[in-house]
Amino acid sequence: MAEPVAPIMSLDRVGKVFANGVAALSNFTLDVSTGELVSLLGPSGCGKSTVLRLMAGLMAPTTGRVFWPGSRIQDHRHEIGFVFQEPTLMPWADVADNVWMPLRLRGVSRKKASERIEECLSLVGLEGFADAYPRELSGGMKMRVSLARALVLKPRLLLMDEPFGALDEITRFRLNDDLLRLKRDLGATIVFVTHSIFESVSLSDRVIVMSPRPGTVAAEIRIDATPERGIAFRTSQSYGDLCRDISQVLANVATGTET
Ligand SMILES: Nc1ncnc2c1ncn2[C@@H]1O[C@H](COP(=O)(O)OP(=O)(O)OP(=O)(O)O)[C@@H](O)[C@H]1O
Repeated sequence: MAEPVAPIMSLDRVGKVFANGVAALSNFTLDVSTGELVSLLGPSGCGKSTVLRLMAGLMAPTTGRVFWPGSRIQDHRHEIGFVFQEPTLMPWADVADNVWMPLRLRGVSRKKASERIEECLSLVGLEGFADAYPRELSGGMKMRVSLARALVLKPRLLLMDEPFGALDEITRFRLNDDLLRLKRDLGATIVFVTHSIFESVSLSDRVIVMSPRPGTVAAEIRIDATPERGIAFRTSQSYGDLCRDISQVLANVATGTET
């Protein structure tokens, strides 16, 4: 039997009520293990982004605890990379300077950072684009720059909030495959928000289906597939079955049926 992997981060019975009275999350419990990709799937407004922002330490829970088991330090923000739906690049800076930004904020000179910048651009398949400006890049390439920027500090945890939602299907599949390769090569731990059942099954070790707001964990589906995934997995019977099952779970969650 496989050894159980220690969680890198835990949310224990987390509730979040915003100042305006909106209850976004209730009793949300989740452990994220080192090296796994967990995706959050659920109806619009169920609190998926709120979970990521709590994990990133960008805000505090109203009730419950967000913590890194086995770690004594309180502030883990420097160990987290965040990728948003919008690439949020600085339009006046070239690709290399955009990727440099998190290192620059930590006082690392451009010269010292150059090797790491090159490394990250190569990880995301953008060798040779260091001098390009965001306006010269396609949507998929901009997202690759955003991913390189999130990787530049070697984060222990990568949080991705619907990063490929605005891209066309072909680009999206390509980026899905590249993300799987990065996960394998770097052993990255990733929490991924998506609206796409297909994408969640393609990428995840576990899919967490959330209930409507206030969001909680309504169901957890383990995706057992070889690490390579790719087209062979996406055209397999088991892939189709998993997508159908998760669709059903989502439909049940939306209507309040027990799953
Ligand atoms: N800062 C805030 N102040 C008040 N309400 C907020 C705030 N941020 C989010 N909300 C509300 O909390 C709920 C959960 O929002 P959140 O963005 O986490 O959901 P989501 O599942 O990511 O949504 P979507 O799928 O539409 O992106 C929503 O009703 C949202 O309007």
